[in-house]
Amino acid sequence: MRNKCIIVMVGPSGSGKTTVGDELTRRGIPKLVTTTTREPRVGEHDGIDYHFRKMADMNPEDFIEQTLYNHKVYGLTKSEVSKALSTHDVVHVSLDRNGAEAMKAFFPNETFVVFIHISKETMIERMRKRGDSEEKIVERISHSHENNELIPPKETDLIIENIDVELTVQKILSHLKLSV
Ligand SMILES: Nc1nc2c(ncn2[C@@H]2O[C@H](COP(=O)(O)OP(=O)(O)O)[C@@H](O)[C@H]2O)c(=O)[nH]1
Ligand SMILES: Nc1ncnc2c1ncn2[C@@H]1O[C@H](COP(=O)(O)OP(=O)(O)O)[C@@H](O)[C@H]1O
Repeated sequence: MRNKCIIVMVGPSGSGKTTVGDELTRRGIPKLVTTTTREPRVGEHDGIDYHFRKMADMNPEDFIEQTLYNHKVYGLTKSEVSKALSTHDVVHVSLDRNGAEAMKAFFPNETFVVFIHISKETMIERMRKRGDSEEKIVERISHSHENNELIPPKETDLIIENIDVELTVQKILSHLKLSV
């Protein structure tokens, strides 16, 4: 086991990153809350799901990395990481592949990248289940093709097909030799 570990989950929209992350949080592994200029979805709350901010409030100096995803800015602040790692040895966060690359560069010893694999059919099915509009689904599918989201980034440490959430969580924890 490493001293400190940042579990970075990467995968296309609807693959289950949020669901798996919520389960890790339930077991005491806190989530790094990232910041975005996108609008909250129904049921999402500021400070819990994301820090929802206006573009003018995104100061690049505050961030470890920023990415543009579907015309919206997303980023992880330095303070979010230092705050969480000062009280916990293991934390998790969901990022796109640019984020995984940035985290491996910034925290090479701490970052553990998990690629959540999913078929296009399952992806569509799960986004429908989540309540995404057909328009948003089409937009996200084409985005995932254009951005190679269905292929693991080169920084990947572990690939998991998220068929069962509990099994996915178990695989991550056992790989890191964690029992929580
Ligand atoms: N690089 C980076 N990616 C992020 C950040 N926050 C969220 N993401 C990723 O941005 C993408 C879009 O997130 P979201 O709008 O919540 O849609 P989702 O893919 O359906 O969960 C997902 O791949 C997230 O993991 C961040 O701070 N940095
Ligand atoms: N293993 C699974 N089996 C069935 N449904 C799942 C599974 N994992 C996630 N889901 C469902 O799929 C939808 C998309 O999952 P979500 O965690 O929001 O994905 P992401 O954060 O990767 O976009 C949600 O409705 C969620 O409840």
